[in-house]
Amino acid sequence: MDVLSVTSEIFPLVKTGGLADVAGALPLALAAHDISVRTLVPGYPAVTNALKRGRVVAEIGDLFGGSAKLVAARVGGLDLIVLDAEHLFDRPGGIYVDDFGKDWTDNWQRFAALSWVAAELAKGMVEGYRPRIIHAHDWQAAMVAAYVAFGGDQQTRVVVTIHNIAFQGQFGADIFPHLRLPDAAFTMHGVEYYGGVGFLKGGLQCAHAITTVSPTYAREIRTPEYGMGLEGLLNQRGYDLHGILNGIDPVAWNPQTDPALAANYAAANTKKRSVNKLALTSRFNLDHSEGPLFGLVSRLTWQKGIDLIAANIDWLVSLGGQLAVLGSGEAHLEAAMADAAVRHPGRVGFVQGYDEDLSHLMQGGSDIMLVPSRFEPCGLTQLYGLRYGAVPLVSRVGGLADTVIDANEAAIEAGVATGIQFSPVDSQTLGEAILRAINLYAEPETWSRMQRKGMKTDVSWNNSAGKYAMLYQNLAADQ
Ligand SMILES: Nc1ncnc2c1ncn2[C@@H]1O[C@H](COP(=O)(O)OP(=O)(O)O[C@H]2O[C@H](CO)[C@@H](O)[C@H](O)[C@H]2O)[C@@H](O)[C@H]1O
Repeated sequence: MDVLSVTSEIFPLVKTGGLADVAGALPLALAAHDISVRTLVPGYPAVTNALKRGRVVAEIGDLFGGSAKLVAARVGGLDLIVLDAEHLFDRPGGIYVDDFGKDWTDNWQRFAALSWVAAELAKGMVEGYRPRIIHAHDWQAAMVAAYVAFGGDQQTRVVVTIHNIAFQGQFGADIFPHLRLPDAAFTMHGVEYYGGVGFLKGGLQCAHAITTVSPTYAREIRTPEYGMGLEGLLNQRGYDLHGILNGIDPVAWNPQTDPALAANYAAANTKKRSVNKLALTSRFNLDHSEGPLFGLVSRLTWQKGIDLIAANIDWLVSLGGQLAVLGSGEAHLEAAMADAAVRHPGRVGFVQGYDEDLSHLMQGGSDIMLVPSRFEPCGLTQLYGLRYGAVPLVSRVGGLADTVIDANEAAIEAGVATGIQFSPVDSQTLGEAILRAINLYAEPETWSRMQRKGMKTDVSWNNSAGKYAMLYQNLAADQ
């Protein structure tokens, strides 16, 4: 079965977060289920520069204000269709924001164009290729469902996946006439949202199936607390909403072979992790210490609960812990981390920025991976933590609740604990969890049992890829 995946980022070519990891790993996992995936992705410089042998498969005279080409290429086992449109994607700066961190003002046009092209592919824009299932990721691709519903091929079935409902792609009504949609689409049954245009809203309204990236988040987003205004729509569409847990790329994230580590290891020889810890402490200018090293690899935002960590740093250090932080994001949170590093030399280190290799070393060398998110659709850093023996300390929300087994007394006794969970998500409860983690770390046998249990947890795509395959098959059977 042919599936067209549509995404605004994909590992290893272009990544700002977890969406790229999923978009890059899922097609490879689906191959084992006889699903052949091609991925439509924007031709940002990082993408077009990586193409060695591309083949132009279609030319588009006017794509929202300029000409464009579709280039088919194979990169790292992924079949790509690159939307090469200079006026939309060939520019320096970030993929969503300019050098000052401001959203590109034509984002609506860039991602409407991406979505429109996907719907045209399903209508046969490229000879010999006609995907019946389109899998659209997040608001940047969600409008595919609207383009299919209002003027697309009616045999096409569209799945929209919500990776984070906080990002909705909302624009003014003035863009509507430029979207190439009929007037009928500007209603509550289409893309209209509180008088403007909602890309994610339109996608969720028109999709044949909706997925999100964990069962708990699928339940949470049906409530006002987590639904960010879309809970009513999601409740109406509850029957078509599925929570399918993310997996991880088992090749890119394997402590036995990972080239970014100072020492490779398996569950049977976790002692070698100390070599990575040493490399990490030296990179972060931290002292040698017998206490646990907490690691944080994250966007520094309110969602990720970074302010709760900031409020607990003095406490963590007073208990004998150390902290290494890799991330960038909101200015006041970056400042809080930089300030903590100055106040606690040798105990707290902060590397501001984005560094893929260092993020791997953090997983291989930290004792504890901190993920105290206020909401977390799935979360990948705790999955990497499990695989690498960096015991996750997580808030009990979304995918974090679904993937970590809390080390309460009964779970320790039964030998099933894989991490530490806390709830409610506030700084005092996080402080208590930090104390609990430090006390557990002081019991080497319990700790190493928990570490090994985590490393043996199945965090692969095996199970979840099968669920996506079944969803596609059910939708295809329904045509
Ligand atoms: N400074 C840095 N340097 C290097 N690497 C860094 C980094 N900061 C973050 N990363 C990496 O970016 C990714 C983050 O993925 P997450 O899934 O944890 O969150 P994100 O909010 O981006 O994803 C959203 O989509 C994913 C995918 O569905 C959901 O799991 C998640 O809950 C949802 O919020 C990880 O691969 C992490 O290692």
